[in-house]
Amino acid sequence: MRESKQPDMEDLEEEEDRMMQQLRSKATELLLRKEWNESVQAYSLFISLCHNQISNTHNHSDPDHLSKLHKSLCLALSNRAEALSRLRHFTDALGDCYQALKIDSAHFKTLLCKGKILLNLNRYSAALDCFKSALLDPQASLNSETINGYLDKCKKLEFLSRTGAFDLSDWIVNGFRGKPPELAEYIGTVEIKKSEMGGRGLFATKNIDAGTLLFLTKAIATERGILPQSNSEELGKNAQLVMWKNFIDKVVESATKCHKTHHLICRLSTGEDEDGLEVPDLSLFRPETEESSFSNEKLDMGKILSILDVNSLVEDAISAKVLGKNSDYYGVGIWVLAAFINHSCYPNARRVHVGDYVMVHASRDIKAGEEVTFAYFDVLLPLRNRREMAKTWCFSCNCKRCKFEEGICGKQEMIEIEMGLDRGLEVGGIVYRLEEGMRRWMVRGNEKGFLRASFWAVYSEAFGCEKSMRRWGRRIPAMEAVVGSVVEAVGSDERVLKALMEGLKRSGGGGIGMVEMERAMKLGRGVYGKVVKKQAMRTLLELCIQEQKHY
Ligand SMILES: C[S@@+](CC[C@H](N)C(=O)[O-])C[C@H]1O[C@@H](n2cnc3c(N)ncnc32)[C@H](O)[C@@H]1O
Repeated sequence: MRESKQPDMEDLEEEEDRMMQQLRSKATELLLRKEWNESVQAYSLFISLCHNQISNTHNHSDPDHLSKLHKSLCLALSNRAEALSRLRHFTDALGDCYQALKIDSAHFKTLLCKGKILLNLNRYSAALDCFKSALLDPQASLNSETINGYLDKCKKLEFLSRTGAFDLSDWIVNGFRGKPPELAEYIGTVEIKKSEMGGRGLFATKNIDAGTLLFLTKAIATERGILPQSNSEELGKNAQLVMWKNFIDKVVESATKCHKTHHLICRLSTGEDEDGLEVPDLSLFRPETEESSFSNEKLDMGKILSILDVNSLVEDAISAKVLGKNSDYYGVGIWVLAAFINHSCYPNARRVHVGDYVMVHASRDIKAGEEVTFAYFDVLLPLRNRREMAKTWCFSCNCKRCKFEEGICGKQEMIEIEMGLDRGLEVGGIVYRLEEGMRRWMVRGNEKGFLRASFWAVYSEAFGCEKSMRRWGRRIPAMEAVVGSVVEAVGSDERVLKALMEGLKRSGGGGIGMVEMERAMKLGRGVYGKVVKKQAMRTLLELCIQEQKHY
């Protein structure tokens, strides 16, 4: 039987209850006013008072007091999770959801909140389970449209993430108008292993055709801006510095707010002792990996800066294509899985940027076990230029192509060809000398493509020059043959595709025949990936010709 209580004890209880009630109303008001930080603070105080009361409640006059406290705690945790998720503190928000669901495993509001957080963390199937459970609640009937919307979104993203069946066709054909298509995290047949080039690298686990998507991932952080067009170098540098600072702030914020992001950033190279770095398991990068599997290692500012220096990518790099509205912007970002890809002057992959996502696809066929590489800098240049570029990246490239060209570039004839280039000799003549040289040095197969790629600028100028073609056309290989060997050697490239399209148009009197179009499409798949159907690929090929850039 309940002991009778002193009246002053009951007053104290009443006073405590009143205070809790006030605090809860205040927190709710802040939440409704979208003052997320303040609301988190108020709920935190309320939650700790709840915990205190739960552990100290023994003889409360209300027999339902304890169960009421648990109910209030559950709702407060749920509301704090909502506020935390709006502040993008996903790990903490998820922690609150777990606690709330421990109290009431079917708590409607928490299930919705948890589902939305998991969706933000790209954990599509776990989010789907939450929305499915929420739908069973009687309250769901009032929100069924919203919940069904989330369910459809989760199902779609889960399917895309499992199959990699992305299709950008409609968006491209509609001139990139409207929102880009919904994209999801996807990892194809690749793995991370030790690389002969240095540290770790990404490798194909199966034979992969040109154009096949290798993976698709969202940036941890990006920063974009329109750089000043004025002649002042100072202005441009300042604008870049501001962007870089904003970018660093965003990376730090993401790492602070999400344990997984923090953990993934810690796996990246700082540029030191790369061969001693651990090889992370690919499961780390999969969207379904639970937040709780990640520890919080030390990540100071010095380490972050080195990591960003080594691993950040710019969107308008030579081996990348930006689709959609980012095109006018200078953009920098960090995409973790892409940061495991080493450079090669004999690359087999390219990237396409859509919003904050990057899609990496094979730019030529890749054999099982072969390392996946893309070009950090322009590889349609002679060895000496590439060496200079590699220096700015603080490594010296020892890929197959560089090794082969080192053996060739000491030849007297090669030195003369390069001198001729510097002196501005006629391009057709230089191409002729180079082709003759290759015949005499018995350069075969891919190696021919390597050298032609090194002197691509000369070849493309010669093919585009009527005078040169009249004089040398019969003595040098056809443009299609050169394009074929360059693409086989260094993968598809937009400039090579452009030259092919222009050449085909010229020889076809302004139009391109069916067979030739098929060839161009194949090359296009290596440049843009197989994420587009025929009509959309035609649109991209047309855009490629119109592109004003000259290389
Ligand atoms: C974005 S990371 C690539 C992944 C890196 N290997 C790792 O283990 O994390 C860039 C760094 O990889 C190394 N690297 C990339 N390509 C290379 C190459 N062709 N030759 C030598 N080192 C290379 C350089 O140290 C470079 O700073």
